[in-house]
Amino acid sequence: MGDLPKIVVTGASGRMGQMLMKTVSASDKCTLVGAIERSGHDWIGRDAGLCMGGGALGVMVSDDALEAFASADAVIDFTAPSATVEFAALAAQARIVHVIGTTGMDEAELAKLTAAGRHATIIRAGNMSLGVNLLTKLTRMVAAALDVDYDIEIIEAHHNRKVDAPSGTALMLGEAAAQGRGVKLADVRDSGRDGITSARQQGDIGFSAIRGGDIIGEHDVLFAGEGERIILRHVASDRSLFAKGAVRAAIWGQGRAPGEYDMLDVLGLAD
Ligand SMILES: NC(=O)C1=CN([C@@H]2O[C@H](COP(=O)(O)OP(=O)(O)OC[C@H]3O[C@@H](n4cnc5c(N)ncnc54)[C@H](O)[C@@H]3O)[C@@H](O)[C@H]2O)C=CC1
Ligand SMILES: O=C(O)C1=N[C@H](C(=O)O)C[C@H](O)C1
Repeated sequence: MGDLPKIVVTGASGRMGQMLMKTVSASDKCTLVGAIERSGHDWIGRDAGLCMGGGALGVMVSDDALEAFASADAVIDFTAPSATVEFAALAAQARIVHVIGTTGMDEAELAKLTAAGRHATIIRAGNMSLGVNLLTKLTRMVAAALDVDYDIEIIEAHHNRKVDAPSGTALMLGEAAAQGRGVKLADVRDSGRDGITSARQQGDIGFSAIRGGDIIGEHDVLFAGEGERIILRHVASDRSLFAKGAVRAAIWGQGRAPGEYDMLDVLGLAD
């Protein structure tokens, strides 16, 4: 027990935070040592397991991230962009592995993560599942094989509480398609069509977002040509697959040199 990687989960009361705490507690390869929520949250000072409606875990929810990180080996962080940037600086200070699932970060926030990655081992992915990471490889392959007569559209669907669009996964798939085509996504990205948009530009990669009910996460990459359509699809039916990927990443990161990594590195699928 003593040598197992010690893990802190941030955003403890969130949909992913709870799933992560359950996954870490159930694992025999790591141990839960901290649970962080934002100041003022009514879980602060209470046992994380009891807060989730289960048995006591012996881990009190706290708002003191630095103190929790100081005695941990990794933090798993699925919160919000501004919180993740703060946690990155603290994880770098504590020299621990920072696994980031948070999506919706802008360029300035990503630059701060890169700065933190000079001192911390950061593993970040918009989707921690094996299936989606495999799908990025397939997307790049199909995009490379087809010419621009095939229009690429990425369609994603999520629950009605999701705050960012396109999803982190959709952007990963878009990046993969752009790489396959040998272009920069920023140059061909077309999201949020509404009104008189003019006809589709050949070579664009389009994004559409559906929000409703309790959809966990569904992604289609559509290659629409004349007379045929190819659709690559991933459907998540259980959030535990993201949590299992994140825990695997936290363990994989132990002893790695500081820097920025992704799930392709963790899964051994990087080029
Ligand atoms: N990469 C992946 O595989 C996945 C990524 N996500 C991403 O994870 C993030 C969280 O998703 P959900 O759990 O559904 O959201 P949620 O809204 O249920 O949970 C977020 C939690 O973070 C907490 N939080 C916010 N600011 C904080 C701070 N400064 N300190 C401590 N806690 C703070 C909130 O109080 C909340 O409990 C989103 O960006 C989502 O897109 C979600 C699922 C999979
Ligand atoms: O917010 C979510 O729920 C999810 N977010 C990630 C994303 O933005 O792609 C991953 C997953 O689809 C669920």
